[in-house]
Amino acid sequence: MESFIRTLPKVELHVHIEGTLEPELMFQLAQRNQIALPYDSVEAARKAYQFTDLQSFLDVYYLGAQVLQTEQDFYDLTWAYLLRCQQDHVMHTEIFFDPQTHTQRGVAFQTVMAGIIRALADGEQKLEISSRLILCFLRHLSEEAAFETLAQAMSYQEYIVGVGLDSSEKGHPPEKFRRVFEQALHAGFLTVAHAGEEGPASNIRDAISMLRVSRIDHGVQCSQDPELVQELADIQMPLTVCPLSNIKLRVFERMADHNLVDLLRHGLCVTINSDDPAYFGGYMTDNFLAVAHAFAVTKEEMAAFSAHAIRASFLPDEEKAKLQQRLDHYLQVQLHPIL
Ligand SMILES: Nc1ncnc2[nH]cnc12
Ligand SMILES: [Zn+2]
Repeated sequence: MESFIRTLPKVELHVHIEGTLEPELMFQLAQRNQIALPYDSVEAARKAYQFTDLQSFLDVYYLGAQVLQTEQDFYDLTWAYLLRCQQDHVMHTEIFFDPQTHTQRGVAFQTVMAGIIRALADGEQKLEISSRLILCFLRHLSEEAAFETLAQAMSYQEYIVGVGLDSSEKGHPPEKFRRVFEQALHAGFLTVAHAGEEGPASNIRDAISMLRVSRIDHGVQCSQDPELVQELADIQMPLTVCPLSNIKLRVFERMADHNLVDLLRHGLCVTINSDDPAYFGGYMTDNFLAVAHAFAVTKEEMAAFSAHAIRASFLPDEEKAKLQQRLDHYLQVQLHPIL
């Protein structure tokens, strides 16, 4: 099973590019930009990555992002993540970025975009990894601030396929951003939202009805509401689940308690993702392996996570078909080898 998972073609739909900032790179950029870090070593930084809940992580995550200043910094960050994708046999990735984290510090929106876009273009050309970019509004900030960020994104619609909603879910329900999501949809952006990570199942319902999302990010609290679970299966609403994240942030105590395999077997369109791999101890393959180690899953079930992600991606149908062909070919060879 392990070697099957390592070379299984994958698609990532839930990763925050600022969450891929490994401590080694954080120290390099701190040096490059003359920024003081609250850690004296890479090991000390890693040791600090012990979290009790989402907020305790976010405090560390925003601190780390401060080293990101120049176009080259955003390029290096994104390129390093794409190399990890290559190692993990990720064929396609849809990446979140949090512009307000940077524009609040005086880094121009254009600087953030230029570095990320240049790296994604290199990823396409040199690594044959396709990608899409999703701008996230920080939900602990006002809807007014989100409107300002949306205005900045308007001239980048060629590069930004959708908008999302991340940061502290508690106290900042989907309702708070209903109007800015309405405007984003009207402008032609797709929408997604973190919902039901730490917040209640009602946040999932509201993200669907009020924000008209195409996917739910996390969504694991849907199990609080069996009717909702059935509805999510009926409408095949994709859930971009992040197993290692949910353990590190104590959403579930142990991987064996996680509900993603149950949800898969209940017919939901569940996918596996890394969220903030530099902070949660694992990229895509690590997340797949953690699930396979905790559950008696079949190879077909593990492959289903990839097939769901292809279907739920924001690629055009002909591109999805190509990725599905690569997955089918892999399964043909792995599951039905010609003796
Ligand atoms: N898992 C997560 N939930 C909410 N906001 C985030 N920002 C980065 N990772 C996040
Ligand atoms: Zn996330």
